[in-house]
Amino acid sequence: MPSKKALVRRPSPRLAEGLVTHAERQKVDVGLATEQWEAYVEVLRAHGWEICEVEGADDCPDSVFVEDTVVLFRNVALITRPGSASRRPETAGVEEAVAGLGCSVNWIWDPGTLDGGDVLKVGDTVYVGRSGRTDAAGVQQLRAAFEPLGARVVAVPVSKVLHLKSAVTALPDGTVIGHIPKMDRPSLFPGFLAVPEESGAQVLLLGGHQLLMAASAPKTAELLTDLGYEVVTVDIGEFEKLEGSVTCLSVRLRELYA
Ligand SMILES: NC(=O)NCCC[C@H](N)C(=O)O
Repeated sequence: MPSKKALVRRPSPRLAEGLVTHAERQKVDVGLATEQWEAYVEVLRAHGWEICEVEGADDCPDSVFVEDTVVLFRNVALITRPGSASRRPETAGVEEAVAGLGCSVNWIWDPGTLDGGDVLKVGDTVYVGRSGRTDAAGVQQLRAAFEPLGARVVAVPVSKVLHLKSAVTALPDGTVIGHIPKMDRPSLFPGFLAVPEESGAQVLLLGGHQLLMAASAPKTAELLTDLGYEVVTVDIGEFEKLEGSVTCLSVRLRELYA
């Protein structure tokens, strides 16, 4: 049986000090953020995901954005080397967690950098953003890790947002969705659908035709509902202030055979 596990990591008490790159810094309420995170985790659990909580990293303000620390392809967990040095201490706990779940572990090495938020899988195609956080060596190392496993790796320039998945994700049928004003090259994606809101570009696949989206993108939720999807929304406003989204708060492990 394929797995349905989701890695998450509780917000650090220092969350409000998290990095902000493309947005104006706003005050973050850590108590409210923790409530929003708990509600997010509850949605995953309610949709059949077994929650695997990585031990908290209280000294790392951005550690809740667990997606950036590891990329899964089949049963291989590629531990990243985040582009921001302040986030590198986050990976040790994640490595321990995925090894404990039975993943084969591989690593992005110095001098390469790669953030998991730059990696979008659509079937066996792996799009990787060449962004402010992921460099050319990181892209090369990702290719070397996943192409032998059958991945087709496509590099995508990203200059207007933090990560590739800040502007582009994919629906269950493989249609890539994105917010064009935030994309460098929409033409790189076949079967592309434009969405009207920036945070509408981020959908997390809950399974079947169910999608998790941020409450901040009601027009896109309406568009996707009209296409026959069941959309569940969560308020993740405190994380959005730090350029986070629904995708970056978890890592789903779907190809572990226990
Ligand atoms: N994958 C993601 O979208 N990660 C969001 C990371 C936000 C965090 N404040 C950062 O700048 O690294």
